[in-house]
Amino acid sequence: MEFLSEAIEGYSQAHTSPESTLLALLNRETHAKVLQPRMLSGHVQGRLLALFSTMMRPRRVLEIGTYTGYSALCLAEGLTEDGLLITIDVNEELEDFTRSFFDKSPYKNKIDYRIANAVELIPTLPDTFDLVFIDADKLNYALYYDLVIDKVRPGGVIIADNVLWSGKVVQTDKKIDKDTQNLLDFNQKVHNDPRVSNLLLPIRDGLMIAYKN
Ligand SMILES: C[S@@+](CC[C@H](N)C(=O)[O-])C[C@H]1O[C@@H](n2cnc3c(N)ncnc32)[C@H](O)[C@@H]1O
Repeated sequence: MEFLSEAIEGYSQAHTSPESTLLALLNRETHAKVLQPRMLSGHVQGRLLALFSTMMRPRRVLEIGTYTGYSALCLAEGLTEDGLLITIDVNEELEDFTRSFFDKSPYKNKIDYRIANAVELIPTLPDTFDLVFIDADKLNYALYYDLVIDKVRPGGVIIADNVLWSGKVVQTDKKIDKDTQNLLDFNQKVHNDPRVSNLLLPIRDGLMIAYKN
């Protein structure tokens, strides 16, 4: 389900700061060469992630689900001089493609790209994070939230992608599949959590934004 008309999407894109040359190339190459290009955050959502990062000036960012690196490059834009973004993906087949874009970017030395299962890696990370982006398998969204919440500083932000799941979270006429149920549970869990103030932003496929009180 598309939430906005093509015309509104186009107008919104046309009145949003353009992608950098590198991000536009990554967007094109992902669509041309990689399976499931819809997974990439894209222009408008990418600018929102970059805006969060620029406003927050984070020292530590964690991304769960790198894919081809589009959102990582956006989230890296506001990092402090000594800042670092750790991004994790379990899919080693995309490593060369993705790393080549990180290497071409101004954030080459600020991105720590790990090929690993995030469920296993996150508990081993000693850092405290200012900003976390959850964008991997929907099965583990609630677990990722539990694994990161104590690692996020007060005033830090957790953003989770795809929380409207193409509108399936409000479908009442069909059997609820597993991923949809996981996202329903995740959204309720964040909404009920007194440790955070949250906003479900209906941009693209839905972003859950949780500010740690
Ligand atoms: C939606 S894509 C990420 C898109 C990317 N954040 C962007 O906006 O361009 C989801 C990614 O999560 C990865 N993934 C799935 N399960 C994972 C896990 N257990 N640990 C780490 N990465 C995982 C997949 O390999 C896939 O590349």
